[in-house]
Amino acid sequence: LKTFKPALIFNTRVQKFSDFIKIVEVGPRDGLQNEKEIVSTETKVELINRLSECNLKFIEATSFVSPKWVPQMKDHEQVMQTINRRKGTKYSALAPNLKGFKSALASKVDEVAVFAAASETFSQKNINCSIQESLKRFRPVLDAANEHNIPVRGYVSCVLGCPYEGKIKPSSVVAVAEQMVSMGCYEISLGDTIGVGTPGSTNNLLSEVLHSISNEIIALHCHDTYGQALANILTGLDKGITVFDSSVAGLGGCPYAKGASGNVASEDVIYMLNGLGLNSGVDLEQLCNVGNFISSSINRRNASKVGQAMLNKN
Ligand SMILES: CC(C)(COP(=O)([O-])OP(=O)([O-])OC[C@H]1O[C@@H](n2cnc3c(N)ncnc32)[C@H](O)[C@@H]1OP(=O)([O-])[O-])[C@@H](O)C(=O)NCCC(=O)NCCSC(=O)C[C@@](C)(O)CC(=O)[O-]
Repeated sequence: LKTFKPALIFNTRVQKFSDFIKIVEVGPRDGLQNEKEIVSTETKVELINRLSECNLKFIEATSFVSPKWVPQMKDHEQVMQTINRRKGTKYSALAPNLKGFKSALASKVDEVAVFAAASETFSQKNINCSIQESLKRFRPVLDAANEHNIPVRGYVSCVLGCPYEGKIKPSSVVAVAEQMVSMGCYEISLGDTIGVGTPGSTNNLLSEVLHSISNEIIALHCHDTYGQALANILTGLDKGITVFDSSVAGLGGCPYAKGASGNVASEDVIYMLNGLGLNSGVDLEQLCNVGNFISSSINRRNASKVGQAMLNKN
């Protein structure tokens, strides 16, 4: 913690990154995958289309996982085939194995993401194999993606805590992240799956990760279970991280991480970035309308503070 100086955030070191801030909107995938009631394909498509209109450049639209494991995502093909693709926006999807990659490719995804964990137990619960087995399974996905010029993102889950194992050592995160980089993942998203991280633990983790991996290819994927997500993102910015995952209206949760709340709300992240003078190019007012649309469509409380404030104001 000796090197952690939050005041740094306001200096020019961060300001110069302003042109490179990348928001990965994960609402349609991470946000909806845990909903008990099946959300109609029509609603999912409308959500993605409306998010595109907010000028979000990266939207994780669905996941090509087993419908036996995550029934909510079983309409992945229809979703990808029905959305309006906005020029300049990339539409990605999770693909845990070659079968998923082939379907994703046939559905014309722009990018795929493979997902490993820093916790053995979570890996078993989430994808039914060990961490090393999962990395072995991703290799043919990366080879096939490379052949088709499809960029592959890599997630590492449970980087700040596991619902089954508790605390996770930063060295376990580094070991998995390094292997994913060497396999060819162009970006590594560090997932605080259960939202237990604080600026202190995020800072410690990033200090270790950034020893061997450049901050240019690290993303933060924060859930907001303990209300620390924005502070953790600010910590990431301070370390030169410029890629953040978020979910409109704070939708979300992982089916294999009981009790974890949604992702940090996209509206809240954009509001904070705007306040720091870091322009992501996203239309905040329109995004708040999308948050209200999806919250009322699936009968869920809008978990974005900014979304609620804008609604009350208007
Ligand atoms: C990985 C598997 C498939 C292994 O599951 P398995 O049961 O070990 O695999 P399998 O190969 O034995 O296949 C079982 C059945 O699924 C089918 N299958 C197999 N693969 C696919 C596929 N791609 N698409 C469609 N179907 C598939 C396969 O054909 C077979 O069907 P059957 O012969 O029984 O009729 C399974 O465990 C799975 O799908 N898990 C996904 C779990 C998931 O999506 N979790 C949530 C996402 S991760 C997350 O949220 C964290 C993250 C990324 O957001 C970051 C963070 O917050 O930390």
